[in-house]
Amino acid sequence: MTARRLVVAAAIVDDLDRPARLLAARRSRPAHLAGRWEFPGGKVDPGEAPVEALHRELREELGVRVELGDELPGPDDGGWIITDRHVLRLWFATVTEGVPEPLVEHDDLRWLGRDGLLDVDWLDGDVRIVEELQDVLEPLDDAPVRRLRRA
Ligand SMILES: Nc1nc2c([nH]c(=O)n2[C@H]2C[C@H](O)[C@@H](COP(=O)(O)OP(=O)(O)OP(=O)(O)O)O2)c(=O)[nH]1
Repeated sequence: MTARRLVVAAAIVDDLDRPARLLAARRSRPAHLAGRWEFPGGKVDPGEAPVEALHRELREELGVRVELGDELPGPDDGGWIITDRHVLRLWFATVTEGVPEPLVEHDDLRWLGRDGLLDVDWLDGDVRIVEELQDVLEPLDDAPVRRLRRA
């Protein structure tokens, strides 16, 4: 059996320490994935380190530079099987330069709070990951209050 191809992606959040919002991206291609939502990222090229590939994909797809946080380990040898041909590794990230735009591969981006995480039509393989993220995100109501207190 051929090994699954490694895909790297980012759970881009508003704040790595106290994440309350997650950035979801809607695919514009290929046709059978168009309209479905995913974590921005892509395939690791031969000879490329996974984290290097992730930074490249986020620059190309969204036009941003990011700081990476922890990886969200999955149940499949540390990754997440997302299709019969792909396994995903996912890192938390926050934008350090630029404003995310759907430059290629996507035609819409949306910041989702914990309660709205499942409001978009995620790719099938992503649903169980998003369900796990529901436990990680803080309720939206608390986030602005904390920011005011810190100011
Ligand atoms: N990027 C990404 N791909 C996902 C996710 N969930 C999921 O099932 N996939 C699938 C869709 C694709 O079949 C595959 C990743 O391919 P891709 O098209 O994003 O890779 P890429 O940017 O390197 O594109 P290409 O060079 O092959 O055109 O994994 C996800 O959350 N993010």
